[in-house]
Amino acid sequence: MSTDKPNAIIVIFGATGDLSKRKLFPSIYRLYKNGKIGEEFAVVGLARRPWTNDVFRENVRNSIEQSSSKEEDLEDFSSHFYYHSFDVTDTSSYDDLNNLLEDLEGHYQTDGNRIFYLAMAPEYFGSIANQLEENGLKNGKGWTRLVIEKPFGHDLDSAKELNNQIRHAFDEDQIYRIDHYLGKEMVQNIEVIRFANGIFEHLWNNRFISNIQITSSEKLGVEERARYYDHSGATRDMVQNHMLQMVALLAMEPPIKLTPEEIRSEKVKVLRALRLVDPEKVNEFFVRGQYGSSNSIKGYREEATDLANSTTETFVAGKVMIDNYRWAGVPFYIRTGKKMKEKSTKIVVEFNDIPMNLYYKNETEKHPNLLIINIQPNEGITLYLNAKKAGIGSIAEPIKLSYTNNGVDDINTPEAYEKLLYDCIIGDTTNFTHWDEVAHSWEFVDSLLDAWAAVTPDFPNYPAGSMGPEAADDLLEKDGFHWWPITD
Ligand SMILES: NC(=O)C1=CN([C@@H]2O[C@H](COP(=O)(O)OP(=O)(O)OC[C@H]3O[C@@H](n4cnc5c(N)ncnc54)[C@H](OP(=O)(O)O)[C@@H]3O)[C@@H](O)[C@H]2O)C=CC1
Ligand SMILES: O=C1O[C@H](COP(=O)(O)O)[C@@H](O)[C@H](O)[C@H]1O
Repeated sequence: MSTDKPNAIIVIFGATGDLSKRKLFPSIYRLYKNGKIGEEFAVVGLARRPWTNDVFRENVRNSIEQSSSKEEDLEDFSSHFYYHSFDVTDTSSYDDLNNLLEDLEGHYQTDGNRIFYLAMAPEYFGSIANQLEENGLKNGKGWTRLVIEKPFGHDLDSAKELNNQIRHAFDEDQIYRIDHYLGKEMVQNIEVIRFANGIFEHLWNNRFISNIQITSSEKLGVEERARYYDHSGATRDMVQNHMLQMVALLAMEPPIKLTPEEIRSEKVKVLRALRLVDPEKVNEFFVRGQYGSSNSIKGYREEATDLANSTTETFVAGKVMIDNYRWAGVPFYIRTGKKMKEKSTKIVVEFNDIPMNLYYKNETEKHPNLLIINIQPNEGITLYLNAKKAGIGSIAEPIKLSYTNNGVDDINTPEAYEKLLYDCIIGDTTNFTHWDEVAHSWEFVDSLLDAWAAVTPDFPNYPAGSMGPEAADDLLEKDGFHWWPITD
């Protein structure tokens, strides 16, 4: 019998891990609290440690209490959670899981809908998908969806192999590849700001925009994830997915309809037009860095003993060129790194300055119009215009027109994972990455990593707490630009 709210059993592989604790449980709770899911849902947590339902439920409650103020309905909420101790490499355990799901489906009216969320190390993704298929778990009485965490592969070849494994077991429309940046409010807003305002679209091209800057800087280092991160580095961890997705949203043509297929097809066209990195010119276009110790902050190589000689990059800056009619000649500068000065994700669209501005104080002064999209920590849009400085004379000074999302009641502002989980429950794939996007992004990232592989970098090359190596500033200066500040 169907209920008025979409319901499903959510099976989380890796339910004792960091992502489940910090993001997934609080997001499911917010969906519950905000009435997006009703009472007819269950969550099955899987991992090896021998927890009971009670221990699991206590962990779920603790994780929610750590992420929000004291909540009163946690006992009711956590009673929907069940734990199943399970080694995913033990193929005989999948039968027991199927029995548990069937039991729960007798208890909750979920219409047989199942979400399998793989919040585990990526080496397990392919085999779990196969076991779900071979043991009939994906053939429930309702729909079945597979949510896959990043990283989706280590390079194009391994991504293809993983994709083939998963596609052997699941259809593309059942696969939800998560890129949590696509769940962020202001990342989703890029499309709306661009295409719902008459004033921007005719300026949004190489005749009026001089460059676009995308910065995603973090104050944190690698914390508990050194093993994963050292094998990945900033390029695979942030550029292949989040940064290139933002480039695609900023550069795509207007979709003819707001369907996942139409939006994706516009994004894919941008990713196909990315200029691959020429190994001879890699230093003209990209800068890599690794943080060293500074003012009692440890350097990357001191974070763990096996990082002592690491040549993994914790910072990347680059000039990405899109070789198509709209963007030829416009650099998209991207920059991301760990242990930087601020935690901030921001997009700055710099418009061409007018050729002869009589209102500047002197000839060297320039303040072109800027459109800033603040993604985090504050959400909002700022437009910098020039206006007359108060007083005598006609000198122009930059003024800000700002909109900020601050002040909204926290529980009503959905977090990225909450939105994406909800989209998965209602079957909306718009904000998940299709294989075509993943493949083209890897092709570009592989060209960069291959070019870098020929030379051992001279690391560390930026102090922890800074905005990265000086060479990242030179990248723009030689084009006559500079990074706009990431704080207003
Ligand atoms: N943490 C984060 O902020 C982010 C994580 N991700 C991705 O999410 C995924 C999970 O990351 P994270 O939570 O940090 O990882 P953790 O290492 O914290 O968690 C891994 C989980 O897998 C379980 N596990 C490991 N081996 C097995 C096995 N053989 N059988 C069953 N369970 C097993 C562990 O539990 P046990 O030891 O009890 O078996 C644990 O629950 C990764 O793909 C990561 O790249 C993506 C973005 C951000
Ligand atoms: O995917 C990842 O993203 C986080 C940064 O996410 P944010 O939402 O805090 O900006 C990054 O720390 C992590 O290394 C990476 O895997």
